[in-house]
Amino acid sequence: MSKYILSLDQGTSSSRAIIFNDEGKQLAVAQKEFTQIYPQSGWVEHDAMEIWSSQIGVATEAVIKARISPQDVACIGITNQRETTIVWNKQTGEPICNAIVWQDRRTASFCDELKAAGKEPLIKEKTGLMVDAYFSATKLKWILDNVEGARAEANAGNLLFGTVDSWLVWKLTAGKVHITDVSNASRTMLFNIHTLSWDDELLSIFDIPESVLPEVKSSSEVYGETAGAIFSAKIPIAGIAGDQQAALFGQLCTQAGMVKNTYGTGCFMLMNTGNKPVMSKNNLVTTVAWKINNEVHYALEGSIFMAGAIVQWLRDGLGIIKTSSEIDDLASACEDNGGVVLVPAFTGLGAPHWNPYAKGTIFGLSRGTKSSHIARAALESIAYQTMDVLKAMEADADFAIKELRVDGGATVNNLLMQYQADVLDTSVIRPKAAELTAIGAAYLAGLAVGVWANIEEIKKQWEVDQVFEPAHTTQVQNNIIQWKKAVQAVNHWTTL
Ligand SMILES: Nc1ncnc2c1ncn2[C@@H]1O[C@H](COP(=O)(O)OP(=O)(O)O)[C@@H](O)[C@H]1O
Ligand SMILES: O=P(O)(O)OC[C@H](O)CO
Repeated sequence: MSKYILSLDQGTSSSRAIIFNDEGKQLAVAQKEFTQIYPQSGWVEHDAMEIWSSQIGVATEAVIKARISPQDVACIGITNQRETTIVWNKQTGEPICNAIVWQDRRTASFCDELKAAGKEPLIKEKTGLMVDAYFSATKLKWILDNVEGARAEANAGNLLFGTVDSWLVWKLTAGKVHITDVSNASRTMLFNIHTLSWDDELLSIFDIPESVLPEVKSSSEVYGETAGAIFSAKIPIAGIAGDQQAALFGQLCTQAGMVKNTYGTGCFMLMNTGNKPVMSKNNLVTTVAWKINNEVHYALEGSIFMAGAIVQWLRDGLGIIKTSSEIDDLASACEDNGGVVLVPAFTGLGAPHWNPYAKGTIFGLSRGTKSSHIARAALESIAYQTMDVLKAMEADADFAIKELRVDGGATVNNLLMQYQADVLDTSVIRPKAAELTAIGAAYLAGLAVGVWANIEEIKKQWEVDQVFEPAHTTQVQNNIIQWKKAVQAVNHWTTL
């Protein structure tokens, strides 16, 4: 049995491929950014062919960089930007239009109509999702209604729909296999997370013909093998999960109550809730985490729009730092925030506040305020937003967490990680492995083909980089009170 796994991590801004060995060690990585297309305000598209060409390009490069041959690769795992919607012609394999990306808001008004028509409770009950343009269903409907001839072609059975995982599998197998996994299906808003199947009533609400839909599979099984022309070997494609669910698995949050937070541009926090979906009363999303060997795990998810992006704003907008890493020194130059509180609602507030009209605001400025106080307040705001989502999760799950596992670009910041622990009054654990999303997909694939016998075997590979123990001081408690007041004020401002 070969011991190398090729993980394809197809993200929003770049395609990456990573080779792991059976010890979970990264041997080679290749990455390529691709074009972001903004045809109109609020619209975001990708060229599905460029997604494919960049992904297959980096896959080949990673194999070469690792100094192995395709014959040495035991399996492929796929993880991907979720919800992004692709429709292609079954015969030609050509996408009929650009992919509509998860960030695209063109269907927001249709979502408002659905809500006004009272459809949200039913949709939420079945899918675990709030009605929002974020998810695939309204994007797919938009394509069928707006691309010339699309609906007729779909009704004639000539079109296929897929999220990015489906598209990659279809291309890798040269059009033989049209599938998705449960975690990606659960982000479409067409999938019933209780019955784990496409839902007729939802298909009817969104006017989607069943013939376009991929078959829904588990997250860890052999779906097919790469077609002869792709690599010089037929490699089994054996694991799929949406990127945030893959990171949850990569963090080995495999038991109910375990939580990970990924600190990238924004933050995505997921709590494993075990074999039953927990329906949120606090504006979180309920999603399928994965299905392995007929066992399904669900998760609660909360997303924060501005996390590392605040650091980018300090760099590119305010110009008070030249590189992201300079924030460490600037924020450490003062002892505390000097009374400054920053609410980073630059694009509204995400979970659990969901206020699309909120605006970014800085409170507590005085003649003594320095750029270091602003930098510190910016970092602290990431920690408070995470706290708000986590408290909502704990309330929904009726459970207090013991530790938070963290990953993503902003976790290099020790000041932020320590403050996160202080604010949560919980240990924050940063693992050694950096690529948790890619490794999650590699684990799912490797489990299916026997690289690892079971999850227990994988757990032995878990290595901690640093644990940040909490110091929940009176100062921190006062800061939290100030933050809550600031969020209230921001929400109030939007009503004035
Ligand atoms: N030292 C740092 N402190 C805080 N944030 C940082 C630091 N270095 C990088 N970042 C932030 O991390 C983010 C990039 O993380 P990454 O996981 O690559 O994000 P994404 O996957 O969303 O592109 C950027 O928003 C950047 O500002
Ligand atoms: O590609 P990322 O890392 O920005 O993740 C995107 C998410 O999957 C969207 O739901």
